[in-house]
Amino acid sequence: MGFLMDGLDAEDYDRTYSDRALLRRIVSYFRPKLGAMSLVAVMIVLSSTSQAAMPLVASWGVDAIEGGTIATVGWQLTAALLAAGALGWVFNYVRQAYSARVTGDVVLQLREDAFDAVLERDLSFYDETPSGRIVSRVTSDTDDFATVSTLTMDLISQVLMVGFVTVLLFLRSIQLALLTLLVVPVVIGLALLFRRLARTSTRRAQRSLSRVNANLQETMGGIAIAKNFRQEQQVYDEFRPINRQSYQVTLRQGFVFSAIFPVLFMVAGLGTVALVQLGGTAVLSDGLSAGDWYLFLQVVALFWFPLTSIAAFWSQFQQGLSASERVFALIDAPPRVVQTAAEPPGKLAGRIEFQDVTFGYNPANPVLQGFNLTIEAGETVALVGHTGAGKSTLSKLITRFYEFQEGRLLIDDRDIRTLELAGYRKQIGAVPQVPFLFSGTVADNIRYPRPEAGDDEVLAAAAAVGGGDWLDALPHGLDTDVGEHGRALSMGQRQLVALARLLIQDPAIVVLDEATASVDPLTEAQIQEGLDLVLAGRTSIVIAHRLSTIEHVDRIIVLDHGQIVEEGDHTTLLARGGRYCQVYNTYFRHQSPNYRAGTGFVPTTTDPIPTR
Ligand SMILES: Nc1ncnc2c1ncn2[C@@H]1O[C@H](COP(=O)(O)OP(=O)(O)OP(=O)(O)O)[C@@H](O)[C@H]1O
Repeated sequence: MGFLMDGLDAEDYDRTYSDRALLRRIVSYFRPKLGAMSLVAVMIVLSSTSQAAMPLVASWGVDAIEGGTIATVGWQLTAALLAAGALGWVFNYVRQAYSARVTGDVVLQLREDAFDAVLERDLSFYDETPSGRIVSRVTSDTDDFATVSTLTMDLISQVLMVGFVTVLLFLRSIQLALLTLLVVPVVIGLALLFRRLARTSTRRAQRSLSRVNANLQETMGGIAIAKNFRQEQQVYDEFRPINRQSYQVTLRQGFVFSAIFPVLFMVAGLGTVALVQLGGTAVLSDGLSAGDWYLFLQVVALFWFPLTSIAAFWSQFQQGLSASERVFALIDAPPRVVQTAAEPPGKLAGRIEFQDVTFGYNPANPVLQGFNLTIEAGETVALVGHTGAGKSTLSKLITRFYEFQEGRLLIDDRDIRTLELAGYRKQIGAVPQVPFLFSGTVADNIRYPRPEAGDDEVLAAAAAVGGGDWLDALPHGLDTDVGEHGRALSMGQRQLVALARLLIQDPAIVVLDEATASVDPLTEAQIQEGLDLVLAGRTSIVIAHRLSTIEHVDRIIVLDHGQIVEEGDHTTLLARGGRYCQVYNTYFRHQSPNYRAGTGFVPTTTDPIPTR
């Protein structure tokens, strides 16, 4: 059991809704469809009535045969049977068509809401939740919810059928009707028993499927790395137990579900035998007509079908309910980044001030503690430090992707928490190390932050970056298709596109994680030119990886374990021989054009390394 349930725990944001809250929420999705729902309800009543009428008409026929009047009423009864059948078909068709429309519309809305919620989530949400799991909530869980809707309509129709049939039976023979009803509590009891079992096994099956999705998603994302390191076997070995777990859990769910019908039919069969034996003998002695007897047999059969269906539906109903619970949990996941006000930011100058900021991805493990830093408007600052020092963390707080626990972060002397977030983020240009390009053309990607930008603006931005020569190397210039994630472009070209995109955005603050990938000298020069252009006149925070950048910025900030350990410009810091020199020796020295292997160490006061 241990292995079988590994990794099938709920997500952090999962929650359990009471049945009543869940139903109320579901009903709210159906409320706008009241018109179509009413039509469906009328059709359900009509089709159930026509279905229930068939055995009644047939029983009249049997009575007519017994009474010898069949020759005169036969054709009328045949016509009545035909009419009931035909009308039943029409009513049923209209009902199915409209309920398909209602269900489709509701799922459409639910999926849109779920997707909208996914877009709203903070970045921390994506760190904690594998994307495959999110995908399965938006796709298969909403589908399962659709089954609830279809089943509910069927369920109502079945319940009505049972109702009509019971009334008919009571009208013909109270004794028989009461006998038939005796088995109802048994069936309902069994259905309730299955209810709990089905809900648990279904929830597990859904979670195991989303684990498979998450694994697939991650594998596809890192397939190039896996192939590069020849790790296909390891990837397969990781996938296999997850897939097998899903198989086992789904199989178990199948066993639970497939046990329902046979057990119910067995109970129903035994019930019918008892009814025919007991009821039949008792009623015969009272002089029951052949028609009544026929109706009784028909009704017993009709009666069982809806009841067993209701019992079986119950478990599927639970499946849909737990799916809807998961979708609603995704929609309702509380935001971590909380704005206390939504003041329009206006045109930002770009002054940034961290005041005693404490932040940890996990609050128990702070990455920054009582952190202070002021960056003046228009200043270009380079953040350097060993890996894990906290450089990216600073940029994530400025972009307001994460919520800090203590202190204040001021933008133009205003608390970042009071700014209207969308308006604020529009003025922040963030460039990751590997720029992400969406499928489409180079022009589409440059235009991304401002879709209304005209072709001439896009061309001007592209031409301004690196003199625009890079466009000549693209097979169709700005109309070149970038491929999935920009794979059809070289790393350097992707960076140039990202810089042109920044020009179109025209942000007040630029947060740039410089690429570590080396590019050819020509592209390097084009990127440098582009950077000078893009950073000019804006507040810029560069997580620096290139010597040319740190040589030219206004101020270098050396971070270590979330603390500023040194700051100043390149020349002053080098002369000081402190922590910056260590970082310089490790990451930047060999980028110098005069570098020869083994040369260029800058001696530090703490750990002197002789220059050779
Ligand atoms: N999403 C995350 N969840 C949990 N911890 C994180 C997360 N991102 C970073 N950390 C941790 O926070 C610390 C600072 O990381 P950060 O990414 O800011 O370092 P960095 O200086 O940018 O490093 P690098 O140069 O390698 O990118 C590290 O200890 C890291 O493990």
